[in-house]
This record gives sequence, structure tokens and C-alpha cells, in this order.
Amino acid sequence: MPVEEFVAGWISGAVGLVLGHPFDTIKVRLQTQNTYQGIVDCILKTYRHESVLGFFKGMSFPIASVALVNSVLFGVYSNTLLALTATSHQERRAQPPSYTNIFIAGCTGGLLQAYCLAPFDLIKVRLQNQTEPRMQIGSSQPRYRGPVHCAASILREEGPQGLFRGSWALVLRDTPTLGMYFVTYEGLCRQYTPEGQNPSSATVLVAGGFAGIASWITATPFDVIKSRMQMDGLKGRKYRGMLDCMASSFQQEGIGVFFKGMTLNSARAFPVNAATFLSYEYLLSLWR
Ligand SMILES: CN(C)C(=N)NCCC[C@H](N)C(=O)O
Repeated sequence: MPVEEFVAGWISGAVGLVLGHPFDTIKVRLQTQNTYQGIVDCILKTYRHESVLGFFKGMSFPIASVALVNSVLFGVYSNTLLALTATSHQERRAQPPSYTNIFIAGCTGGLLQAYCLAPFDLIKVRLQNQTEPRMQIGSSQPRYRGPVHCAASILREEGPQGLFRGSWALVLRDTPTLGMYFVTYEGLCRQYTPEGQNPSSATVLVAGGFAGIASWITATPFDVIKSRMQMDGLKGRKYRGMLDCMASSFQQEGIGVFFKGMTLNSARAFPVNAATFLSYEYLLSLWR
């Protein structure tokens, strides 16, 4: 089993993660708290109340976990394609796999990465939603002191299954959308690259950016439900399950609730995924 894809997936994921985290924090807050009037209001309140550090809350755990999560995504994707088409990453420019095989490999990578991501994503979302400023004497203390304390508290208060709260919504968010992610990336690369050649850096950047946007636009409805399920349990249980969360969010806030955070998801998706694919392709070309 080639391991280069796992390593390249890990490093490229870390690059994208740091770039996109501030967008992600604002998005999570808008999806789960009704106290903000919109993106600008949320940015201003976060900055005034918590300084620039507020935008980077909850980032340490994703940085630690990106090794596992992104390497699973890219590694499983590439190795599934290898199993389906008997071509390695290098051979795929000369013998391009069908879009059906790319979609199946992307869905497989997405499904497995969702399971690895679930507990890390839950901790990230809980920490991102803590709006107390850090280290100010006299101000109220946040519930969780950091990622390890957060994980230990969830285990104690909600049991091991508490760490997987929202994982069904996460699986539904990531399985088909990651199939689409790789199909969009490959489709755009093929469109703008002469046959048999490797795509230029500009093509990789644009194709990666648009693959990110296309996948995040379609992922947003389940992203909202996932974030709400992950926050449920913090102060008792509000929802009886994923379907109940969907129904009651819809009843209370209308159809628009499923599109909360879509603008931010798309704005974040372009730079994050352009950088992710560029570093991924670059690293693989170094090891060729
Ligand atoms: C729509 N979804 C879930 C994705 N496209 N996921 C792939 C993740 C790529 C990058 N780390 C990111 O966070 O955008």
C-alpha cells in the first residue's frame, strides 16, 4: 500500500486548516448561537470580546488530528482508486480513471475520515462556542479549560458515546460530498490540462478551490445539523436525534436554517482547498 498519499494528505491538510480556522469559528457560532445578527456582527463581537485569539479557539486539537483525518481521506481515496483501477497516482494522468470510480473512491475516503474526525470535530465545536475571553481575572471562566479537559469532561458527563454525538450527520455530510469533491477536482484538472500532462500549479489551485466550494455548498445542510447535535448535551438534551434536530430547526427557523454558514463555508473553502491540493500534488511530485 503506497504511504506517500497518507503523508502528503496530512501535511497539506495542516496547511489548509490554519488558513481556514477563523472562518470556521465564525461559521460554527452562527450555526449554533442565535445571538448574532450576521457575519460582520459575529466577527466584531468575537474580536471585541475575545481579541484575535477568539478566532483561533479550538484549533490545537484539529492540528493534532489533521494527521489522522486528512491522511485517511487522501490515503483511502488513492488506495481505493488503486484497488478499483490498478493505477497508481503517477499512472493516473496517462490512464485517467472514470468519474464513477473517482466518486466511489471519494465517498469511501469521506466515510472513513468522518469516523476518525467525529470526536475531534466535536471538541473543536464545543471549544469554538465558548465566548468567554481568555485569561481575564474576574471574568467568568469557560466551562472547558482546553481540548483535553473538554474530552475528559464529555467522557465523564456524557459517556463515551457523547464523543460521537452528531457523527451520523457528519457521515451524511462527508460521504457523498467528498465523492463530489474529488470528481470536481479531477474534472477541472482534466478540462484545463493537455492530455497526458500534469496540471499546472495554477490549475491545481483553481480546481482545488472550486472542488472545496462545490463540496461545502452541498455539505452545509448536514453541517448545520451536525454542529447543533454536537452542542446538544452540553446543557441537557434538546433533540431526540438527528431527524428531530432537523424537524425542530426547520419548524423554528424555516428552510433558511439549512443554509446557515454557507457563505462562510464557501469563502473558507477556496483558499483552504486550493492550498491543500497544491501542497498535496507538490509533495507527491517530490517523492516521485
Ligand atoms: C465538504 N467537505 C466535508 C470537504 N470538502 N471536506 C474535505 C476537507 C478538506 C479541507 N480540510 C476542508 O476543511 O475544507
